[in-house]
Amino acid sequence: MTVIRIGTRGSTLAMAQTTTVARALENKTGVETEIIPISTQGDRSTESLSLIGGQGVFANALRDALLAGECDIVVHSLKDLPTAEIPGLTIAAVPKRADERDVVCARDGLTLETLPAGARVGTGSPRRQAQLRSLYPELEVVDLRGNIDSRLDKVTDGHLDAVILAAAGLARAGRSDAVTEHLGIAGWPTAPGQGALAVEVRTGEEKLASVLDHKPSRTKTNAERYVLAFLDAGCSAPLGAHAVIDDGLLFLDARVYALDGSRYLTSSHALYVNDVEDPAREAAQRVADELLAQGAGDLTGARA
Ligand SMILES: NCc1[nH]cc(CCC(=O)O)c1CC(=O)O
Repeated sequence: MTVIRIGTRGSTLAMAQTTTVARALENKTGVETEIIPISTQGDRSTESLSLIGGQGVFANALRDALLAGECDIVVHSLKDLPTAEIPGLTIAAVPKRADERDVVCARDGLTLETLPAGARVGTGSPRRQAQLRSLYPELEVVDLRGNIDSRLDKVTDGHLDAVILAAAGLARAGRSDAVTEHLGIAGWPTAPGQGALAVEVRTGEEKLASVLDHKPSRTKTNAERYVLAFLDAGCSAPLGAHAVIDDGLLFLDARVYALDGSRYLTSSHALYVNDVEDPAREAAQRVADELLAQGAGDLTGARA
């Protein structure tokens, strides 16, 4: 029997999420899988993400390997995947999404509210930096890169008072014990697709991996990612987006922040998933149009 080769980044987090997908695929289909680590520019560089080209640095090497036939499936964190479609590749599955919230890992069990003024909070994400500046202007934002363990070490060794990370990443890395606060999604919307994985294959070869698809997770993350896609031309500011499906109603909320946290724009829309052909796209179009009408396109002008 042929072995399905699954490509992944080599980081602990990526290996953990790929192993989960490999197990699920084996259990559901009876195939045998092999995991192939692929090195990406995002893993090799310690430069700030914005310097090495931001979007796509993690995904591109995996996609090249898939297109070159070096593997049959690749697993991405959906939030690291650029929204543009790649000719020849298809997302065969978005498995059931994990916790989409951000969390705080602070010293002494503290929270963003209880940290003292001037406390140093590390994050490399422009969205998280803008949210911190907007909601907790008395805290000091410290730019930060590196894997989960090295970020947590910065708190343990006293270089930082806290770091902000994705709940899902910490859970997959087995480090949820470090969490001191879960940031409520309504006040702190997270990156489009956060907490979800994307299982990508060559177009025409979707069948096997499609057993892992979880439709509500796909619809919700599609809605969030469409907002990002629709704003792209008009907005390079940090974006938080969150979708919920409840009783057939898709509710989408998005927030665009000035990088310096001085202001933000917000929009939300709801529609019944059965009322339109592509509810995710439709909801996102309304939200994006409204954000652009409010001036999302020039929000980055507020940069300090
Ligand atoms: N940008 C890096 C990245 N990509 C995906 C996750 C976490 C897992 C996820 O959101 O699915 C992380 C780490 C983080 O943001 O803390």
